[in-house]
Amino acid sequence: MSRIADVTVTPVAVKDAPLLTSIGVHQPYALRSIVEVRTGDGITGLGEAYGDDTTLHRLRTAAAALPGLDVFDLNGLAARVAAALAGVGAATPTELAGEASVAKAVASVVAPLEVACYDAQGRLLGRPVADLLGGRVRDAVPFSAYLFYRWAEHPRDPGYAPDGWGEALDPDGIVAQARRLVDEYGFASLKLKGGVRRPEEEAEAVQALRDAFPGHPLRLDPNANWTIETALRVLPALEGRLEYLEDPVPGRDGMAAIAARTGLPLATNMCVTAFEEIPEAVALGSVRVVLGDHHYWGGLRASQKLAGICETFGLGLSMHSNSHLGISLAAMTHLAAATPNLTYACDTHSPWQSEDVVEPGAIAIRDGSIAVPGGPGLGVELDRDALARLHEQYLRCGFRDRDDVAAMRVAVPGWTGHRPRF
Ligand SMILES: O=C([O-])[C@@H](O)[C@@H](O)[C@H](O)[C@@H](O)C(=O)[O-]
Ligand SMILES: [Mg+2]
Repeated sequence: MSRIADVTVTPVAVKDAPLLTSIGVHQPYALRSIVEVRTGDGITGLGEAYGDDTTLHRLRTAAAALPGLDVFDLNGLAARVAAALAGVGAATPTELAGEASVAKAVASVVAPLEVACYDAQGRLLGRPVADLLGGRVRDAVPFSAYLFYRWAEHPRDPGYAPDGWGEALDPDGIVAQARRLVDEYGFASLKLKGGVRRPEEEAEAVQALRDAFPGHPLRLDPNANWTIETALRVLPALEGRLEYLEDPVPGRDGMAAIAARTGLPLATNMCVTAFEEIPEAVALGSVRVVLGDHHYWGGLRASQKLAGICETFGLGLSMHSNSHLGISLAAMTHLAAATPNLTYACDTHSPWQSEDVVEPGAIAIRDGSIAVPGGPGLGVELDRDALARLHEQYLRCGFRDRDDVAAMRVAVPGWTGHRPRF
Protein backbone atom coordinates (compact mmCIF):
# COMPACT_ATOMS: atom_id res chain seq x y z
CA MET A 1 0.00 0.00 0.00
CA SER A 2 1.26 3.47 -0.83
CA ARG A 3 -0.78 6.22 0.77
CA ILE A 4 -1.29 9.72 -0.53
CA ALA A 5 0.41 12.25 1.75
CA ASP A 6 -0.67 15.42 -0.01
CA VAL A 7 -1.90 16.83 -3.29
CA THR A 8 -0.96 20.22 -4.74
CA VAL A 9 -2.69 22.04 -7.56
CA THR A 10 -0.78 24.81 -9.35
CA PRO A 11 -2.44 26.98 -11.98
CA VAL A 12 -0.28 27.99 -14.95
CA ALA A 13 -0.78 30.20 -17.98
CA VAL A 14 0.92 29.42 -21.28
CA LYS A 15 1.07 31.66 -24.33
CA ASP A 16 -1.61 30.76 -26.81
CA ALA A 17 -2.13 31.68 -30.45
CA PRO A 18 -5.03 33.79 -31.82
CA LEU A 19 -6.90 30.71 -33.05
CA LEU A 20 -10.43 31.40 -34.26
CA THR A 21 -13.30 29.25 -33.02
CA SER A 22 -17.02 29.00 -33.60
CA ILE A 23 -17.69 31.40 -30.73
CA GLY A 24 -14.69 33.71 -30.86
CA VAL A 25 -10.93 33.52 -30.57
CA HIS A 26 -8.43 32.03 -28.14
CA GLN A 27 -7.19 34.39 -25.46
CA PRO A 28 -3.46 35.24 -25.42
CA TYR A 29 -2.98 32.71 -22.62
CA ALA A 30 -4.35 29.22 -22.11
CA LEU A 31 -4.89 28.19 -18.48
CA ARG A 32 -4.06 24.77 -17.04
CA SER A 33 -3.85 23.23 -13.57
CA ILE A 34 -0.88 21.04 -12.73
CA VAL A 35 -1.67 18.34 -10.17
CA GLU A 36 0.97 16.66 -8.03
CA VAL A 37 -0.02 13.66 -5.91
CA ARG A 38 2.72 12.83 -3.37
CA THR A 39 2.79 9.53 -1.55
CA GLY A 40 4.21 8.85 1.91
CA ASP A 41 7.06 6.90 0.32
CA GLY A 42 8.27 9.93 -1.64
CA ILE A 43 6.75 9.26 -5.08
CA THR A 44 5.09 12.10 -7.00
CA GLY A 45 2.49 11.48 -9.71
CA LEU A 46 1.50 14.17 -12.22
CA GLY A 47 -1.86 15.15 -13.68
CA GLU A 48 -3.17 18.08 -15.69
CA ALA A 49 -6.58 19.75 -15.95
CA TYR A 50 -8.34 22.92 -17.12
CA GLY A 51 -7.09 25.99 -15.29
CA ASP A 52 -10.25 28.08 -14.91
CA ASP A 53 -11.34 29.27 -11.46
CA THR A 54 -14.22 26.80 -11.17
CA THR A 55 -12.01 23.81 -11.95
CA LEU A 56 -9.30 25.07 -9.61
CA HIS A 57 -11.72 25.43 -6.74
CA ARG A 58 -13.16 21.97 -7.32
CA LEU A 59 -9.75 20.38 -7.68
CA ARG A 60 -8.52 21.93 -4.45
CA THR A 61 -11.68 20.90 -2.62
CA ALA A 62 -11.28 17.31 -3.81
CA ALA A 63 -7.51 17.32 -3.20
CA ALA A 64 -8.05 18.09 0.48
CA ALA A 65 -10.03 14.84 0.82
CA LEU A 66 -7.32 12.55 -0.56
CA PRO A 67 -4.57 12.22 2.09
CA GLY A 68 -4.53 8.70 3.47
CA LEU A 69 -5.99 7.11 0.32
CA ASP A 70 -4.05 4.21 -1.21
CA VAL A 71 -2.76 5.50 -4.55
CA PHE A 72 -3.94 2.22 -6.14
CA ASP A 73 -7.50 2.67 -4.88
CA LEU A 74 -9.05 4.39 -7.91
CA ASN A 75 -12.60 3.43 -6.90
CA GLY A 76 -11.91 5.03 -3.52
CA LEU A 77 -10.60 8.11 -5.34
CA ALA A 78 -13.81 8.47 -7.33
CA ALA A 79 -15.92 8.04 -4.18
CA ARG A 80 -13.92 10.60 -2.19
CA VAL A 81 -14.07 13.16 -5.02
CA ALA A 82 -17.83 12.68 -5.44
CA ALA A 83 -18.35 13.10 -1.68
CA ALA A 84 -16.09 16.17 -1.52
CA LEU A 85 -17.91 17.81 -4.41
CA ALA A 86 -21.45 17.01 -3.21
CA GLY A 87 -23.35 20.24 -3.66
CA VAL A 88 -20.84 21.92 -5.99
CA GLY A 89 -23.42 22.53 -8.68
CA ALA A 90 -23.47 21.45 -12.27
CA ALA A 91 -21.71 24.16 -14.26
CA THR A 92 -19.24 22.62 -16.68
CA PRO A 93 -15.64 23.78 -16.91
CA THR A 94 -14.10 25.31 -20.01
CA GLU A 95 -15.60 23.09 -22.69
CA LEU A 96 -17.16 24.92 -25.61
CA ALA A 97 -20.38 22.98 -25.21
CA GLY A 98 -22.19 20.10 -23.63
CA GLU A 99 -25.11 20.03 -21.25
CA ALA A 100 -24.11 20.64 -17.64
CA SER A 101 -24.45 17.94 -14.97
CA VAL A 102 -23.03 17.13 -11.56
CA ALA A 103 -21.67 13.86 -12.96
CA LYS A 104 -19.66 15.85 -15.53
CA ALA A 105 -18.32 18.19 -12.86
CA VAL A 106 -17.14 15.22 -10.80
CA ALA A 107 -15.70 13.44 -13.87
CA SER A 108 -13.56 16.45 -14.80
CA VAL A 109 -12.07 16.53 -11.30
CA VAL A 110 -11.53 12.78 -10.97
CA ALA A 111 -9.66 12.74 -14.30
CA PRO A 112 -6.45 14.64 -13.47
CA LEU A 113 -6.27 13.09 -10.00
CA GLU A 114 -6.66 9.62 -11.47
CA VAL A 115 -3.94 10.34 -14.06
CA ALA A 116 -1.63 11.47 -11.25
CA CYS A 117 -2.40 8.28 -9.30
CA TYR A 118 -1.62 6.17 -12.39
CA ASP A 119 1.65 8.07 -12.83
CA ALA A 120 2.53 7.38 -9.18
CA GLN A 121 1.54 3.70 -9.55
CA GLY A 122 3.74 3.36 -12.62
CA ARG A 123 6.66 4.98 -10.85
CA LEU A 124 6.22 2.69 -7.85
CA LEU A 125 6.09 -0.41 -10.04
CA GLY A 126 8.65 0.73 -12.62
CA ARG A 127 6.07 0.26 -15.41
CA PRO A 128 4.61 2.66 -18.01
CA VAL A 129 0.98 3.73 -17.55
CA ALA A 130 0.04 1.93 -20.79
CA ASP A 131 0.97 -1.35 -19.03
CA LEU A 132 -1.43 -0.53 -16.19
CA LEU A 133 -4.20 0.08 -18.74
CA GLY A 134 -3.96 -3.39 -20.21
CA GLY A 135 -0.77 -3.08 -22.23
CA ARG A 136 0.00 -1.26 -25.42
CA VAL A 137 -1.49 -2.46 -28.68
CA ARG A 138 0.56 0.09 -30.63
CA ASP A 139 4.07 1.42 -29.99
CA ALA A 140 3.35 4.83 -31.50
CA VAL A 141 0.09 6.80 -31.43
CA PRO A 142 -0.89 8.77 -34.55
CA PHE A 143 -2.07 12.37 -34.05
CA SER A 144 -3.76 14.71 -36.52
CA ALA A 145 -2.67 18.20 -37.57
CA TYR A 146 -5.11 20.65 -36.01
CA LEU A 147 -5.67 23.45 -38.53
CA PHE A 148 -7.20 26.71 -37.39
CA TYR A 149 -8.31 29.86 -39.11
CA ARG A 150 -6.27 32.42 -37.25
CA TRP A 151 -4.94 35.91 -37.05
CA ALA A 152 -1.25 36.78 -37.05
CA GLU A 153 -1.54 38.57 -33.70
CA HIS A 154 -3.90 38.96 -30.80
CA PRO A 155 -5.83 42.20 -30.87
CA ARG A 156 -4.30 44.58 -28.34
CA ASP A 157 -1.70 41.99 -27.45
CA PRO A 158 -0.87 42.34 -23.76
CA GLY A 159 2.81 41.89 -24.28
CA TYR A 160 4.43 39.28 -26.41
CA ALA A 161 5.62 38.92 -29.98
CA PRO A 162 3.49 37.21 -32.68
CA ASP A 163 4.27 33.49 -32.94
CA GLY A 164 5.43 33.57 -36.54
CA TRP A 165 2.65 31.41 -38.02
CA GLY A 166 0.98 34.42 -39.58
CA GLU A 167 -2.61 34.77 -40.68
CA ALA A 168 -4.77 31.98 -42.16
CA LEU A 169 -8.17 33.20 -43.27
CA ASP A 170 -8.70 31.56 -46.64
CA PRO A 171 -8.04 28.22 -48.41
CA ASP A 172 -4.48 29.23 -49.40
CA GLY A 173 -3.68 30.20 -45.82
CA ILE A 174 -5.07 26.92 -44.50
CA VAL A 175 -3.14 24.86 -47.04
CA ALA A 176 0.07 26.74 -46.19
CA GLN A 177 -0.51 26.10 -42.48
CA ALA A 178 -1.17 22.42 -43.19
CA ARG A 179 1.99 22.21 -45.30
CA ARG A 180 4.10 23.58 -42.47
CA LEU A 181 2.49 21.26 -39.88
CA VAL A 182 2.95 18.24 -42.15
CA ASP A 183 6.57 19.18 -42.94
CA GLU A 184 7.48 19.84 -39.31
CA TYR A 185 5.59 17.00 -37.63
CA GLY A 186 4.83 14.48 -40.37
CA PHE A 187 1.07 14.46 -39.66
CA ALA A 188 -0.89 12.06 -41.87
CA SER A 189 -4.41 13.26 -40.87
CA LEU A 190 -5.67 16.83 -41.04
CA LYS A 191 -8.49 18.41 -39.05
CA LEU A 192 -9.82 21.88 -39.82
CA LYS A 193 -11.53 23.80 -37.04
CA GLY A 194 -14.56 25.22 -38.81
CA GLY A 195 -17.63 27.18 -37.85
CA VAL A 196 -15.57 30.31 -38.37
CA ARG A 197 -15.89 31.39 -42.01
CA ARG A 198 -18.94 31.10 -44.27
CA PRO A 199 -19.66 27.36 -44.66
CA GLU A 200 -19.11 27.50 -48.45
CA GLU A 201 -15.65 29.02 -47.85
CA GLU A 202 -14.87 26.22 -45.41
CA ALA A 203 -15.96 23.66 -48.01
CA GLU A 204 -13.56 25.36 -50.45
CA ALA A 205 -10.77 25.02 -47.88
CA VAL A 206 -11.60 21.31 -47.55
CA GLN A 207 -11.38 20.96 -51.34
CA ALA A 208 -8.06 22.83 -51.39
CA LEU A 209 -6.70 20.50 -48.70
CA ARG A 210 -8.04 17.48 -50.61
CA ASP A 211 -6.18 18.67 -53.73
CA ALA A 212 -2.96 19.52 -51.89
CA PHE A 213 -2.89 16.38 -49.70
CA PRO A 214 -4.64 13.68 -51.73
CA GLY A 215 -3.69 10.82 -49.40
CA HIS A 216 -4.39 12.50 -46.04
CA PRO A 217 -7.67 11.76 -44.22
CA LEU A 218 -9.50 15.07 -43.59
CA ARG A 219 -11.96 16.24 -40.95
CA LEU A 220 -13.97 19.43 -40.59
CA ASP A 221 -15.37 20.58 -37.23
CA PRO A 222 -17.89 23.49 -37.34
CA ASN A 223 -18.59 23.08 -33.59
CA ALA A 224 -22.38 23.20 -34.02
CA ASN A 225 -22.28 26.59 -35.67
CA TRP A 226 -24.49 25.57 -38.63
CA THR A 227 -28.25 25.25 -38.77
CA ILE A 228 -29.69 22.03 -40.16
CA GLU A 229 -30.64 23.90 -43.33
CA THR A 230 -27.10 25.21 -43.77
CA ALA A 231 -25.57 21.80 -43.16
CA LEU A 232 -27.83 20.17 -45.74
CA ARG A 233 -26.88 22.86 -48.25
CA VAL A 234 -23.13 22.38 -47.74
CA LEU A 235 -23.07 18.58 -47.41
CA PRO A 236 -22.74 17.82 -51.16
CA ALA A 237 -19.50 19.81 -51.25
CA LEU A 238 -18.09 17.75 -48.36
CA GLU A 239 -19.28 14.23 -49.14
CA GLY A 240 -16.53 11.96 -50.42
CA ARG A 241 -13.85 14.36 -49.16
CA LEU A 242 -13.89 13.83 -45.39
CA GLU A 243 -13.28 10.83 -43.16
CA TYR A 244 -15.79 12.44 -40.80
CA LEU A 245 -17.69 15.67 -40.21
CA GLU A 246 -17.58 16.73 -36.56
CA ASP A 247 -20.55 18.45 -34.91
CA PRO A 248 -21.98 20.36 -37.87
CA VAL A 249 -25.17 21.23 -35.94
CA PRO A 250 -26.26 21.40 -32.28
CA GLY A 251 -27.91 18.58 -30.37
CA ARG A 252 -28.36 14.83 -30.69
CA ASP A 253 -31.63 15.28 -32.57
CA GLY A 254 -30.10 17.85 -34.94
CA MET A 255 -27.17 15.54 -35.63
CA ALA A 256 -29.57 12.64 -36.22
CA ALA A 257 -31.50 14.73 -38.74
CA ILE A 258 -28.27 15.29 -40.71
CA ALA A 259 -27.09 11.69 -40.29
CA ALA A 260 -30.31 10.45 -41.88
CA ARG A 261 -29.57 12.49 -45.01
CA THR A 262 -25.90 11.66 -45.67
CA GLY A 263 -23.47 8.80 -45.98
CA LEU A 264 -20.74 11.01 -44.51
CA PRO A 265 -19.92 9.76 -40.99
CA LEU A 266 -20.77 12.31 -38.30
CA ALA A 267 -18.57 12.57 -35.21
CA THR A 268 -18.99 14.43 -31.94
CA ASN A 269 -17.32 15.83 -28.89
CA MET A 270 -20.33 18.04 -28.20
CA CYS A 271 -23.58 16.09 -28.19
CA VAL A 272 -22.15 13.00 -26.47
CA THR A 273 -19.88 14.06 -23.62
CA ALA A 274 -20.99 11.78 -20.79
CA PHE A 275 -22.26 8.24 -20.30
CA GLU A 276 -25.84 9.30 -19.66
CA GLU A 277 -25.99 10.83 -23.17
CA ILE A 278 -25.02 7.67 -25.03
CA PRO A 279 -28.38 5.80 -25.03
CA GLU A 280 -30.26 8.62 -26.75
CA ALA A 281 -27.50 9.19 -29.30
CA VAL A 282 -27.48 5.47 -30.14
CA ALA A 283 -31.27 5.31 -30.36
CA LEU A 284 -31.43 8.35 -32.63
CA GLY A 285 -28.40 7.38 -34.72
CA SER A 286 -26.89 10.84 -34.08
CA VAL A 287 -23.26 9.91 -34.72
CA ARG A 288 -20.98 7.19 -36.06
CA VAL A 289 -17.84 8.34 -34.23
CA VAL A 290 -17.40 9.58 -30.64
CA LEU A 291 -14.38 11.66 -29.70
CA GLY A 292 -13.36 10.69 -26.19
CA ASP A 293 -11.35 12.96 -23.92
CA HIS A 294 -10.16 11.68 -20.57
CA HIS A 295 -10.33 15.22 -19.12
CA TYR A 296 -14.11 15.23 -19.11
CA TRP A 297 -15.08 11.56 -19.45
CA GLY A 298 -13.63 10.95 -15.98
CA GLY A 299 -10.09 9.72 -16.59
CA LEU A 300 -8.29 6.86 -18.25
CA ARG A 301 -10.42 4.01 -16.92
CA ALA A 302 -13.63 5.82 -17.83
CA SER A 303 -12.25 6.42 -21.31
CA GLN A 304 -11.63 2.71 -21.70
CA LYS A 305 -15.20 2.07 -20.57
CA LEU A 306 -16.34 4.49 -23.28
CA ALA A 307 -14.21 2.55 -25.76
CA GLY A 308 -16.03 -0.67 -24.80
CA ILE A 309 -19.44 0.96 -25.22
CA CYS A 310 -18.45 2.31 -28.64
CA GLU A 311 -17.33 -1.14 -29.68
CA THR A 312 -20.59 -2.69 -28.48
CA PHE A 313 -22.70 -0.24 -30.46
CA GLY A 314 -20.51 -0.25 -33.56
CA LEU A 315 -19.39 3.36 -33.06
CA GLY A 316 -15.94 4.55 -34.07
CA LEU A 317 -13.68 6.11 -31.43
CA SER A 318 -11.43 9.12 -31.88
CA MET A 319 -9.87 11.54 -29.38
CA HIS A 320 -10.67 15.21 -28.73
CA SER A 321 -8.29 17.82 -27.38
CA ASN A 322 -8.29 21.29 -25.92
CA SER A 323 -5.19 23.44 -25.35
CA HIS A 324 -2.99 21.25 -23.14
CA LEU A 325 0.56 20.59 -22.00
CA GLY A 326 2.93 17.64 -21.95
CA ILE A 327 1.44 15.84 -18.95
CA SER A 328 -1.89 15.53 -20.72
CA LEU A 329 -0.19 14.67 -24.00
CA ALA A 330 1.57 11.79 -22.24
CA ALA A 331 -1.68 10.62 -20.64
CA MET A 332 -3.48 10.77 -24.01
CA THR A 333 -0.66 8.78 -25.61
CA HIS A 334 -0.68 6.00 -22.99
CA LEU A 335 -4.46 5.80 -23.15
CA ALA A 336 -4.57 5.65 -26.95
CA ALA A 337 -1.76 3.09 -27.00
CA ALA A 338 -3.76 0.79 -24.72
CA THR A 339 -7.16 1.21 -26.42
CA PRO A 340 -7.46 -1.23 -29.34
CA ASN A 341 -10.49 0.37 -31.05
CA LEU A 342 -9.11 3.91 -30.94
CA THR A 343 -8.24 3.69 -34.60
CA TYR A 344 -8.50 7.33 -35.68
CA ALA A 345 -5.55 9.70 -35.33
CA CYS A 346 -6.01 11.69 -32.10
CA ASP A 347 -6.46 15.45 -31.93
CA THR A 348 -3.84 17.56 -30.20
CA HIS A 349 -3.31 21.29 -29.81
CA SER A 350 0.35 20.64 -28.98
CA PRO A 351 1.96 22.41 -31.96
CA TRP A 352 0.19 25.63 -30.92
CA GLN A 353 1.67 25.56 -27.42
CA SER A 354 5.19 26.98 -27.26
CA GLU A 355 5.59 26.63 -23.48
CA ASP A 356 5.40 23.57 -21.25
CA VAL A 357 5.86 22.35 -17.69
CA VAL A 358 7.56 19.09 -18.63
CA GLU A 359 11.21 18.63 -19.49
CA PRO A 360 11.59 18.66 -23.27
CA GLY A 361 12.28 15.59 -25.33
CA ALA A 362 10.35 12.80 -23.58
CA ILE A 363 7.24 13.23 -25.66
CA ALA A 364 7.41 14.56 -29.21
CA ILE A 365 5.50 14.18 -32.45
CA ARG A 366 7.61 12.54 -35.14
CA ASP A 367 6.29 11.14 -38.40
CA GLY A 368 2.82 12.18 -37.22
CA SER A 369 2.97 9.95 -34.15
CA ILE A 370 4.20 9.90 -30.58
CA ALA A 371 6.25 6.93 -29.45
CA VAL A 372 4.75 5.60 -26.23
CA PRO A 373 7.18 6.53 -23.43
CA GLY A 374 8.78 3.37 -22.07
CA GLY A 375 9.85 4.77 -18.68
CA PRO A 376 7.89 4.39 -15.44
CA GLY A 377 4.53 6.14 -15.11
CA LEU A 378 3.66 8.71 -17.75
CA GLY A 379 7.32 8.98 -18.70
CA VAL A 380 7.52 12.77 -18.37
CA GLU A 381 9.27 14.83 -15.69
CA LEU A 382 8.13 18.13 -14.24
CA ASP A 383 10.46 21.04 -15.00
CA ARG A 384 10.14 22.91 -11.70
CA ASP A 385 11.67 26.13 -13.04
CA ALA A 386 9.16 26.13 -15.90
CA LEU A 387 6.31 25.40 -13.47
CA ALA A 388 7.33 28.39 -11.31
CA ARG A 389 7.71 30.65 -14.35
CA LEU A 390 4.36 29.67 -15.87
CA HIS A 391 2.65 30.02 -12.49
CA GLU A 392 4.10 33.56 -12.26
CA GLN A 393 2.76 34.16 -15.75
CA TYR A 394 -0.66 32.98 -14.53
CA LEU A 395 -0.55 35.44 -11.63
CA ARG A 396 0.47 38.29 -13.94
CA CYS A 397 -1.71 37.64 -17.01
CA GLY A 398 -5.05 38.44 -15.39
CA PHE A 399 -7.02 35.68 -17.18
CA ARG A 400 -8.94 33.35 -14.87
CA ASP A 401 -11.33 31.57 -17.27
CA ARG A 402 -11.28 30.54 -20.91
CA ASP A 403 -13.53 33.01 -22.68
CA ASP A 404 -13.32 33.03 -26.48
CA VAL A 405 -16.29 35.40 -26.69
CA ALA A 406 -14.67 38.06 -24.50
CA ALA A 407 -11.41 37.70 -26.43
CA MET A 408 -13.29 38.30 -29.68
CA ARG A 409 -15.06 41.32 -28.26
CA VAL A 410 -11.69 43.05 -27.94
CA ALA A 411 -11.57 43.11 -31.75
CA VAL A 412 -15.29 43.15 -32.51
CA PRO A 413 -17.27 45.23 -30.02
CA GLY A 414 -20.72 43.81 -29.39
CA TRP A 415 -19.71 40.26 -30.43
CA THR A 416 -22.04 37.70 -28.83
CA GLY A 417 -20.70 34.34 -29.98
CA HIS A 418 -24.25 32.99 -30.23
CA ARG A 419 -24.59 29.73 -32.18
CA PRO A 420 -25.59 28.66 -34.74
CA ARG A 421 -24.22 31.69 -36.58
CA PHE A 422 -24.53 30.24 -40.09
O1 LIG B 1 -9.35 24.89 -28.98
C1 LIG B 1 -10.34 25.10 -29.67
O2 LIG B 1 -10.61 26.20 -30.07
C2 LIG B 1 -11.23 23.94 -30.02
O3 LIG B 1 -12.31 24.37 -30.75
C3 LIG B 1 -11.68 23.21 -28.78
O4 LIG B 1 -12.08 24.11 -27.81
C4 LIG B 1 -12.78 22.23 -29.03
O5 LIG B 1 -13.24 21.74 -27.81
C5 LIG B 1 -12.37 21.09 -29.82
O6 LIG B 1 -11.12 21.04 -30.23
C6 LIG B 1 -13.35 20.38 -30.70
O7 LIG B 1 -12.94 19.45 -31.34
O8 LIG B 1 -14.52 20.72 -30.68
MG1 LIG C 1 -14.89 18.94 -32.07
